[in-house]
Amino acid sequence: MAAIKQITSETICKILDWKSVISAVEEAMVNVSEKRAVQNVRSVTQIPKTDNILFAMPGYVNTDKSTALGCKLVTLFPSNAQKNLPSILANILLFNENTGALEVIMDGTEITAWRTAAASVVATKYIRDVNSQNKTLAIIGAGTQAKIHAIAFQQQFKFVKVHVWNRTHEKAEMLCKELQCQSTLHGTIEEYIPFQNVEECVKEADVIVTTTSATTPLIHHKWVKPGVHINGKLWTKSSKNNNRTNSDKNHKLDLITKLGNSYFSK
Ligand SMILES: NC(=O)C1=CN([C@@H]2O[C@H](COP(=O)(O)OP(=O)(O)OC[C@H]3O[C@@H](n4cnc5c(N)ncnc54)[C@H](OP(=O)(O)O)[C@@H]3O)[C@@H](O)[C@H]2O)C=CC1
Ligand SMILES: O=C(O)C1=NCCCC1
Repeated sequence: MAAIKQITSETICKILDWKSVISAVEEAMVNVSEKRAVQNVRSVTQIPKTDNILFAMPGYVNTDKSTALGCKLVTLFPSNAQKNLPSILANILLFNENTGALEVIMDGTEITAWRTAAASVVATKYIRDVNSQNKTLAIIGAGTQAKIHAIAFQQQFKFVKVHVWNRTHEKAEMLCKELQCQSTLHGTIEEYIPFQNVEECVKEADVIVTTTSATTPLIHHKWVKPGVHINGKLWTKSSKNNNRTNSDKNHKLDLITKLGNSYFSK
């Protein structure tokens, strides 16, 4: 049996770039839609009496370009935040598709973070035209996903304003400062603005990304502009009901849940 190849997070971080990740995620969505990939519903193992979860996410793809059989194993340990560790940690296993032998184990934490933001970028690209001038992005949250969404969206769309609201306001301020510094270094002109109030944060937004672990709604549908596109990062224990917007059945919001296979068929 050949040795199992290990790919560390350092190597992964050197390889990842937004153009490749966004196009790989878009291609993966097309492959799933057009049945060149098998992606079953993930399994969820919750450790009793805790909020800690192990997810198993297997998949198989077979196209002219590549064949791969793999499984991502992800843990969600919310209390890691207090230990200065990411609450989500992941590893990706790749198997030989002829023998089933394990061939590669790679760190999947950074890939998971990038993949999640790239999926929002692809959804936004197809649902909402944000390439015209003067568009505003609102981000709810200031953790891992908030930061990576801001980076991914600016890479792809160039919003002129990015609004950030977070339960702990100081973290929204810190994130805005960091993103503003980076954009100034790159010579771009967008503005990053922390908000104390969620309604103020979202009311001018053309696109909203919710990136919190909140289990109750944070945004009321009456606060947002008609035609707004909302990308919801969805996982908590009560995930079925937590896209963190408060809506009613008569109000049309462009939620990511509207995505159907046809959006990604070429
Ligand atoms: N990281 C990843 O790769 C992925 C994450 N996700 C999902 O995205 C969401 C965010 O994950 P991530 O960014 O990694 O987590 P972080 O721990 O980095 O950030 C969590 C964010 O949620 C906020 N928050 C937590 N509880 C509440 C609450 N009750 N009300 C309001 N805000 C709250 C925190 O605010 P505060 O600063 O005040 O604590 C913080 O802004 C989670 O639902 C996660 O499952 C999904 C796919 C991948
Ligand atoms: O990889 C993903 O997708 C995840 N979704 C929910 C939380 C764990 C990671």
